[in-house]
Amino acid sequence: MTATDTTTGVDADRAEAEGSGLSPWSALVGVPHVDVAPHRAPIVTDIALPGSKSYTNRALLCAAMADGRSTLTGLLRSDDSYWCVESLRRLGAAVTMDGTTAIIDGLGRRRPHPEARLYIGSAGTTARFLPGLLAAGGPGRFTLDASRQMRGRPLAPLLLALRQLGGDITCPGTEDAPPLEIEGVSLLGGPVRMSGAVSSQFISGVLMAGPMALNGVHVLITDHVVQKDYVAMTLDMMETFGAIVEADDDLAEMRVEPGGYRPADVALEADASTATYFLALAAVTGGRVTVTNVGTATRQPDLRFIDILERMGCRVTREPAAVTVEGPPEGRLTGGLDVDMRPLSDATLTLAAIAPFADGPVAIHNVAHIRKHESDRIGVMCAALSTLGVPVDERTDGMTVHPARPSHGVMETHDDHRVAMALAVLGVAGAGVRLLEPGCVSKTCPPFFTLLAGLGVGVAGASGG
Ligand SMILES: O=C(O)C1=C[C@@H](OP(=O)(O)O)[C@@H](O)[C@H](O)C1
Ligand SMILES: C=C(OP(=O)(O)O)C(=O)O
Repeated sequence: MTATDTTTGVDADRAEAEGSGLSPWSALVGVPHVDVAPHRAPIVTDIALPGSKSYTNRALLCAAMADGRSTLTGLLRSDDSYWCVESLRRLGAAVTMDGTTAIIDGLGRRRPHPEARLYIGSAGTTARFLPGLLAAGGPGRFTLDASRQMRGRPLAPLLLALRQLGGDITCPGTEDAPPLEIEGVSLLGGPVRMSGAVSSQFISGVLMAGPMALNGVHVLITDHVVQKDYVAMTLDMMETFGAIVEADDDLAEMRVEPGGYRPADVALEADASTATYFLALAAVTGGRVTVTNVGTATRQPDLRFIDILERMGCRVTREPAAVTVEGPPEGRLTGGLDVDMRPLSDATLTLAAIAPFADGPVAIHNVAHIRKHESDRIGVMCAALSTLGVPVDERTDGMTVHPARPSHGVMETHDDHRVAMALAVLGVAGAGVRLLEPGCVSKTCPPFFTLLAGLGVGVAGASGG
């Protein structure tokens, strides 16, 4: 099975006017709810999943900043990548899409539309990566706006760092929030000290600006970086596009030389965070799921969710470009686990969703920062579990989920794709679930419910314009 659904999406102008993250690449537009039925039979499948959001947006941005033509294959077609492509087009880059292949004629330092007004929807990646590139790259005065949700997410540490490097970035509305006004060629670069405690994306955003900055950048981390692997992914992608980078082993100090980006042809792997939902389905149904287009060769931290599934009694087969999880008979998972989810925080909700089906408590630690993701993910998931009759202890930095048989529930999704996808998994293993406003899955996986139905799971109400 492949995952290249055609979707009808929403009108881009309307989405922007409404401050929505949805896009012409959204699925389930106007669909008020979907019903996911419980599924007792083992789910057994080989599945190829949509491309990585993180690699897609990094590659699109680097390609647009390169002087020349790049070809990206295996691109993710989702809301986050739509708005990234659209922003680059408004800037003047030619992006030709054919399915999941993009041909990009990069701009280098040229800015054919020096007063471009850009809209990046709800994408944390583009919100944190594009400002530095605009400030360091070619001449112009650009406006960058975002969805209502993204306007409320943290940006201040990034803006502080970019301003320290010379960036002329102002916020005509709310302080340190989009819309941003960015003066091109203001960011000269040099040394900067940064905290990584709230988001790794701030570090990635400064690093990506480095090759465009006159002096490059020299980043010194003052504390720790949440989800450090994403910084390594940034450096990797930058190198793929010809940047010269240097980093110590623990990514506490990093240097990027000036010199711009070169075009590249890149094959993108599947999204490991999306894979967690499908691997979790194997775990809770006592089935077997092979994800055929991402494996242990990846740098995406969420692939390590398989290590947790293994601790919970699953059998895992690891290959460089594929991974297989076999659940224990009848999905009887082993509990009594303490898990530090900081390095792979996007998989937190997947773990919370399968935790009730374990034979002992599952304690999740060190993810306070996910309260500032698309929703307050700790608060929202704890409330959802309680509504479904699952005992849960909420802490500032995580939660402990206790064994239970969840009831059926009608659940809000809070405009958070991971809340929707995780609760769908819980519904399959439990008593089913009605998910309100399910179109939010389009942020990273528009065909999610089609894929679920393709596995034999009962999904009703998912057809819609
Ligand atoms: O750089 C990236 O591609 C990402 C970094 C992480 O964000 P934070 O470091 O803000 O937690 C992760 O949660 C997000 O989904 C993708
Ligand atoms: C935190 C996430 O997204 P973003 O890239 O918007 O930060 C996510 O996908 O879980």
